[in-house]
Amino acid sequence: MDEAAGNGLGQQARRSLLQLIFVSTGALLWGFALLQFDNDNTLLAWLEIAVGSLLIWSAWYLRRVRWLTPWIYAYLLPTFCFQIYIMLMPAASATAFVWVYMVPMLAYLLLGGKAGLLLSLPFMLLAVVLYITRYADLQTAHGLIDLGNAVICGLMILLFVHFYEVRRANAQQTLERLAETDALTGVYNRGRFQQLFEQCIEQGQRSGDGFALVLLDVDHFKQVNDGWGHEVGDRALRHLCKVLQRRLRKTDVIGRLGGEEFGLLLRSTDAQAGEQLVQVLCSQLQQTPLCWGDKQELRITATFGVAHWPTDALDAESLYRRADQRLYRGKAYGRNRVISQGGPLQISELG
Ligand SMILES: Nc1nc2c(ncn2[C@@H]2O[C@H](COP(=O)(O)OP(=O)(O)OP(=O)(O)O)[C@@H](O)[C@H]2O)c(=O)[nH]1
Repeated sequence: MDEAAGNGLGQQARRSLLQLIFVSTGALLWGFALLQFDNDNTLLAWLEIAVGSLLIWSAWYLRRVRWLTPWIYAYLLPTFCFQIYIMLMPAASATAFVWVYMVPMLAYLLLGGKAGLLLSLPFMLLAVVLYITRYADLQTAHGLIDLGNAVICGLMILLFVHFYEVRRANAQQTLERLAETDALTGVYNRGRFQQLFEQCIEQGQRSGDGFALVLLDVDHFKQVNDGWGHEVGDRALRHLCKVLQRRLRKTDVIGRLGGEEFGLLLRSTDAQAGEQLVQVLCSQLQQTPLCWGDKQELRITATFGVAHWPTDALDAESLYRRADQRLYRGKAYGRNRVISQGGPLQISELG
């Protein structure tokens, strides 16, 4: 699973950004270390060199890190605390406050909307309190304007970054959904189905959990289109998906493989239970007509080929071929039926 789902940028973009941030912070600390040597702050200078070097080494190491979130927090929390500490230092300049504007930007970019907001808010509020207690002159108009500039600018940055991130995350989710679903029926498209099929095999290899691959094809669909028109044909395909989805579990998968052909992945199922479920699907489809308009009614049926992992085949290609053979044998036997492991076609398949 992608760790970055809903967490700001995608995983690869977050990795590159984090590397860039580590390198630039490391270089900045080296630069400050030189100034500290110049100021005879030798201890602080060596500390900055050590932290800077650690950050640059971490940027290189991040290439192979799988879970970025702990690294992000390990960077953001000390950095934000350090920014607050700088503001507290007696000799600090009032301009040290501007570093607080980096807080929402870094937090939202690296953590996404919700976590970004939760992390930014306390640091920004603390910075405002510190600014008021240390620098603000609430007695004069000039002081109030300074305070207004500092606070309003921070609030606007937080608002814009939040608004942008929420819109960006929604747009990304929509794009991801469009990229993996079939526009007509709303079920997974062929590419996504294939990925999920391969994942089922990988999971099965790890856990030993069996699953059924089902290929189904609507019977005489050309006649539906020719007799009722393509619009009704399209409705019939959507109707078929609804009927199947009504009976399937949340963990099962349905995908449109093309035209009037669909695939199902029935997870955590043995061969017998898989076949029984598909028998139920087949008869429910037959018994549930598509109804529309003024008592218009259309019954469709489909032929199902079922192959079970691991009993029928171990690799994706052979399992798919086995289900496909069964589907087309079902068509040859007269359609509207389920052909599986124990079915009448076993002898011819083996032969
Ligand atoms: N309405 C509609 N029709 C489609 C769509 N995709 C494919 N078709 C039609 O599905 C029909 C498939 O016809 P065939 O491959 O001959 O199969 P069939 O008539 O279902 O016959 P059997 O599969 O042998 O039972 C063709 O008429 C295609 O135009 C679609 O998205 N919408």
